[in-house]
Amino acid sequence: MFDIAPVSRERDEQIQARIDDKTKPRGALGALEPLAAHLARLLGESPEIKRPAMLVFAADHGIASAGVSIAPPEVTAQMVANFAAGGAAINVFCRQLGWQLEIIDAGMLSAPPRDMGVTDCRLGAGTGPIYKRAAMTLGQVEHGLNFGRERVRSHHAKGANLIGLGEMGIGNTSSAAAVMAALMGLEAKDCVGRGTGVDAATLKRKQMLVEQALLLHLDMLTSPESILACVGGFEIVEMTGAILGAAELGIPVLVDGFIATVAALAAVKMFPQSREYLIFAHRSAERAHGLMLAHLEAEPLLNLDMRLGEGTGAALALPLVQAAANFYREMASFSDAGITDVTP
Ligand SMILES: Cc1cc2ncn([C@H]3O[C@H](COP(=O)(O)O)[C@@H](O)[C@H]3O)c2cc1C
Ligand SMILES: O=C(O)c1cccnc1
Repeated sequence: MFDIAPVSRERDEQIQARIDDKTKPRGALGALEPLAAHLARLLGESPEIKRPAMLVFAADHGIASAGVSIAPPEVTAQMVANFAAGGAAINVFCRQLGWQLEIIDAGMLSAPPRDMGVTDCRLGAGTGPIYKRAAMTLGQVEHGLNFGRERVRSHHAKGANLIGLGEMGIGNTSSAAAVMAALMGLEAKDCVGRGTGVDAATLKRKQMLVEQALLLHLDMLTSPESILACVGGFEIVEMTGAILGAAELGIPVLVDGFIATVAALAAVKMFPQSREYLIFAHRSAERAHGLMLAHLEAEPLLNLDMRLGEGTGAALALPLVQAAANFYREMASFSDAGITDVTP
């Protein structure tokens, strides 16, 4: 369904030679060097980040009514209104750093007012409670993958060549943990964490409910699509579609924290070649994020002890991605600058 080309490694030697010829000791720009090489592979010899687009997908979760978060389900819609008014952390960072921000309703309990400026990609009015029944149907999964892909295509058509992904959905660390457990063959207790910061008793209930969900759907947890249908969330599915859509177009995706990484993991399980289009922005304080990053062999750019979501970690990594592209494009080589070549 998605047509994703593997990234060509043909120019790797040339790319590395160009980086090594820059006026600095070899390797001295650390993690920015492989990042620059990655961007040159994806965006060509003159990589420049253009019209970066941050897509924040919002959805509600049936499991949220079971009290697995510090916040009640209605906070999803309230935060979406806050996004629309420009008052959330993601708004501040997007304004500061030059992201185009789009807020997408992937399936909140009720649709926001039309004049709020939220894009309608609704898959339903919140998912089913995963510990009692499936979150959604396979048809909804397919629909959601297409919605995500379409949002990315629309930004790409306007000139975007980098996508950032974020989410809002009270209860979504429970769904994300269930998806992670199923995709990685882990137990609930390895994947469930404190999310918004729940207390020990709530954490215990959250673990039990996720465990119950995994047991209930055990026979159906056989493919990424079926896992998403059984225990996923509408925003997780649409983020997965956005990643696959970006990979199809050959543009990189900056992945945010725990929930966005679950979507990335689902994308990679569906189409392993999509892995190469992912840039991991930060290491979330959500405990299980590290396990997933290790599984994906990802070394994120930032470690700020953040655990907010909304795309905030991805937003903050943009200047580093720009710096990598810019040094590759603009920095002088030893011969340009008339400096004695110090490469061994
Ligand atoms: C005011 C507020 C703003 C947020 N912005 C992102 N999240 C984050 O918290 C939620 C996931 O955590 P849990 O599974 O514990 O509910 C998601 O909405 C996520 O984006 C927020 C949560 C709250 C309360
Ligand atoms: O890392 C995240 O994305 C995260 C962690 C906790 C709560 N919300 C989001």
